[in-house]
Amino acid sequence: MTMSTDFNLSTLIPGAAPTMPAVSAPPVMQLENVSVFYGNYEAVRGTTMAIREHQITALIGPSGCGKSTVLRSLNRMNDLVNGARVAGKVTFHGQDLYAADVDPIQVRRRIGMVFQKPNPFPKSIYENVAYGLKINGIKDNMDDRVEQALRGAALWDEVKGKLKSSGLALSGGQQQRLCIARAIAVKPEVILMDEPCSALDPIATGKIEDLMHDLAGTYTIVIVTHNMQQAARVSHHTAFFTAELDEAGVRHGRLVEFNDTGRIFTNPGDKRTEDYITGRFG
Ligand SMILES: Nc1ncnc2c1ncn2[C@@H]1O[C@H](COP(=O)(O)OP(=O)(O)OP(=O)(O)O)[C@@H](O)[C@H]1O
Repeated sequence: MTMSTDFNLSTLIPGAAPTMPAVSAPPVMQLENVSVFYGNYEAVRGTTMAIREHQITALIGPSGCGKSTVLRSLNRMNDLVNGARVAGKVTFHGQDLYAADVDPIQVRRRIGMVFQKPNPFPKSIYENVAYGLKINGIKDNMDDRVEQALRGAALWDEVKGKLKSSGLALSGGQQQRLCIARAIAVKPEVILMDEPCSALDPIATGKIEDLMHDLAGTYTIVIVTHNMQQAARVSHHTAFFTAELDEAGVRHGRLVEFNDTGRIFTNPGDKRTEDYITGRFG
């Protein structure tokens, strides 16, 4: 697939000039006709898209369109939700993530997750990062690994003198960077972020966005965000979902458009995308 590197910055919404031109990169993950059910309810229908290596992909759309549901299907997090079922195919390096011989624990080590609300364990800063390593059987060079993860999450300088203090004593933004450090300590390939800034103030949000830019050199990132300016600022590719009623009046999430972020925010191919990002809908 060709990736555009040139787009018109007169965006459809103020403050949302895309800053991350998409470049050609191989897909790490593919969703092929993926539908997710909760019991009999089909929450998201027929999603087909690719997640490209070392790029940031944003999932946007109105509340309830299935962004978090799709995100959770990418590392089998939906397995932990009672009654949830994934149909279609999700592949990771071409391998079916839902094949019988695939260990979901290993999947979640290689495809990590950061949640909306920072959720450090009630343990020290050091232990928060070391914990994930230990449960993955890694015991050597612990100090070094913890330091590297905290540096990678742009938190080291702020916490290096108080590694034994509780992770819960940090500010919200620091807690979220601690959670990112915890995620990257086990060296995943992909990091899924479910509205990682929605509980943070603009300064803390800016730090996480800068960090995402830095991390994209090493990791593949998929982010769910309600904030369209944020999607435009941080992502290379954007998937716009919406929720539509079927003939029986049941609402299902659907992928409307998936493209380079520059294209989505300057020249979307579908009127529903344009209506959403210009605020006429949603
Ligand atoms: N655990 C669950 N059990 C049953 N239905 C669920 C569950 N989680 C989500 N749903 C339903 O699936 C649909 C999609 O929800 P999801 O949370 O993925 O949407 P979203 O786009 O991420 O929404 P928001 O932006 O409000 O977080 C909604 O109708 C929601 O009510």
